[in-house]
This record gives sequence, structure tokens and C-alpha cells, in this order.
Amino acid sequence: MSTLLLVVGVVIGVAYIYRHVVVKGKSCTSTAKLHGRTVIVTGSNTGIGKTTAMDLAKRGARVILACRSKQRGEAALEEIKRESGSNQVVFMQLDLGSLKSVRSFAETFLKSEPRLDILINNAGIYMQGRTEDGLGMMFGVNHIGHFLLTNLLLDRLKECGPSRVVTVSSLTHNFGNINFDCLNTHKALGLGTSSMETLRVYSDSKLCNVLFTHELAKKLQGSKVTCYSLHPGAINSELARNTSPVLQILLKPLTAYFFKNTIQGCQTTLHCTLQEGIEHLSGRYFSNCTVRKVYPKAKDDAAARKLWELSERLCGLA
Ligand SMILES: NC(=O)c1ccc[n+]([C@@H]2O[C@H](COP(=O)([O-])OP(=O)(O)OC[C@H]3O[C@@H](n4cnc5c(N)ncnc54)[C@H](O)[C@@H]3O)[C@@H](O)[C@H]2O)c1
Repeated sequence: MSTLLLVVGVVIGVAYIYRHVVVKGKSCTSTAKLHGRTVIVTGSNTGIGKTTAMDLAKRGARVILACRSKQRGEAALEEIKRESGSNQVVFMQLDLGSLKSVRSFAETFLKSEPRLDILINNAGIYMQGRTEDGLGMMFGVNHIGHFLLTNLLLDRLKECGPSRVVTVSSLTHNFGNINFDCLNTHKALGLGTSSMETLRVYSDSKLCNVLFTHELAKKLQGSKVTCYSLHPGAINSELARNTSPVLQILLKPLTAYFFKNTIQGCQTTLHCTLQEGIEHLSGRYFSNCTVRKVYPKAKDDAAARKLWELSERLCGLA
């Protein structure tokens, strides 16, 4: 009995320390104010995108909420305006799964907003299916949509430098691979695809985020624009909303206790967005507000260049 109590005590102690030390992680320490600066945050109606937008609005930035759903985007707009006390928050519709929508968003933005200081490519999806352009959903939304968006806005970012592009990737990029032979079709997963295959394709798309940032940094050399990719941590968000409902119910108590909340989860994004003195780290990958080493496949120059060229062709930019 006493051994059992000891084991239970140790387990509770370890869980407590894990939650309050490891899960909490580091916080962004920048006190930067952003009055007169304009920021776009994609996917900012929920999750860490919304808390990122909230933080930046409180710092005085003009924040563009680039969201797919008008209804949810406008609800987030009202909440952020109310809580931040800022009237410099704007909703603009953007569906990253549609190249037409990305072009239309960029056109509206460039016509109506004179500045762009920070672009945060935050939106992400963990779901099977195809985009309206016939690409695999995760590849299309997580990588291609952001690739086109960034390229369409790059001149404005350059005009407003020093400016930044921050792309939210994931630790899972370590499990990813880029298969150039069937990037286009193979990644469009249908119903009934195994959980492992879905995770693998999500990881591929997150490796694309890291390689995109690697190549972008090279293209931006000599400009005043820098770029960073990052892992935000494991977050108790809505990302897994399209996975099995049973699994979601079973995992809910664990994710609620052991995963970061969205305020903790947006700290590395804020660090990459705001921290002064990291400009020399352009193109690098961050986690827990710290620059990290990546495996060779995530900084492979040839693969990054090839992915860039393929992405240009898929977006009609080439
Ligand atoms: N949740 C985690 O544990 C975790 C871990 C590592 C990385 N990430 C990454 O963090 C980012 C934010 O995810 P989150 O955890 O806040 O999840 P979330 O699902 O709460 O937020 C994702 C946002 O992306 C938006 N989005 C999805 N498809 C879109 C589309 N086609 N067009 C425009 N917006 C679209 C959603 O509407 C939502 O606002 C994602 O890139 C995700 O891959 C999350």
C-alpha cells in the first residue's frame, strides 16, 4: 500500500513539475510597442493566431486578421477590439486553400493598406482532402497558400523594412520528407487514410515551411526583411478538430493538462516577431523562444531551391 502511494505521489509530482516548468516554457520578453506598424496574422480567429493578434493589438499595431470564415473572423475582431481597447484591428477574408482567394486578399490589402511591417504565416490545417486547386489540403494550405501570399506581399515588406516574415511550422517537420515526384497528387489524402499517413503528410507540409524560410532568407539577403520559422509547442487548440471525435474526447483531459494554452503557445511567434537583435538569424528555426539546430534535410539548399521553383510553378508565379 505504501509503495503504491509512493508511486502515485511521484507520478503526480512529475506531472506537476512537467506542467509548470516544461509546458510553460519561456516567454517573449520584448517590450516593443508597434504604433504605426502593420501586421498580418493568418488564421487569427482561433488558437495561437488569435492570441498573437491580441498581443500585437495591445502593443499598438494595426492588425489585419486574415481568416477564412467571415463569421468567425468578425467575432474574433470584436473580441480583440474589446479586450485590447484598439480600433486598429481589421478583418480581411483569406482562404489559403484557394490561390484565387490569396490573390484577391493580396490585391485588397495592397490597395487599402500603405504599410506592411510583419507577416505572420500562422494558419495551419490538419485534415485530409484537396484544395480547390487540386492540391493536397495540408500541402496547399500550410505551404502553397503562404508561399503565394508572402511572394505577393514581398515588395511592400521590402519598402517598409526593417520588416519580418514569421512562419509557424512544427516540431513534426522532423518526421517530414519532400517527395518531389508526387508532391502534387500523393498529398491529397482521401477519407479512410490512416492517422499515421495523415501525420506524415502534415509533417511534410511543416518541413516545407522550414525549407521555405531557409530559401526565403537567401533571397532576402541585402534587403531589410528577415524571416524565421518556428515550433510553437504542443498546444491545446482546435487544430485536431477534424480527427476522430472519440480520440478527441479521450485525449481532451490530457491535452488540457499537458499542452500549452494559447497564450503560452504564441510566445515563440512573438519572440520571432518582436525580439531585437535576431536579424542575423534570418532563415533559422526557433522553439521555446530559442534558435534551434535542424537536421540536414531541413536546411538542404538543393531541396529548398527545388521546392521554391516547384511552388512558383504551382502558384503560377514562375
Ligand atoms: N496545436 C499544436 O499543438 C501545434 C503544434 C505545432 C504547430 N502548430 C501550428 O500552429 C499553427 C496554429 O495552429 P493552432 O494550434 O492555433 O490551431 P487552430 O486550428 O486553433 O488554428 C489554425 C487557424 O488556421 C486557420 N485556417 C485553417 N485553414 C485555413 C485556410 N484554408 N485559410 C485560412 N485560414 C485557415 C483556422 O481557421 C484557424 O484560425 C498552425 O500552423 C499549426 O500547424 C500547432
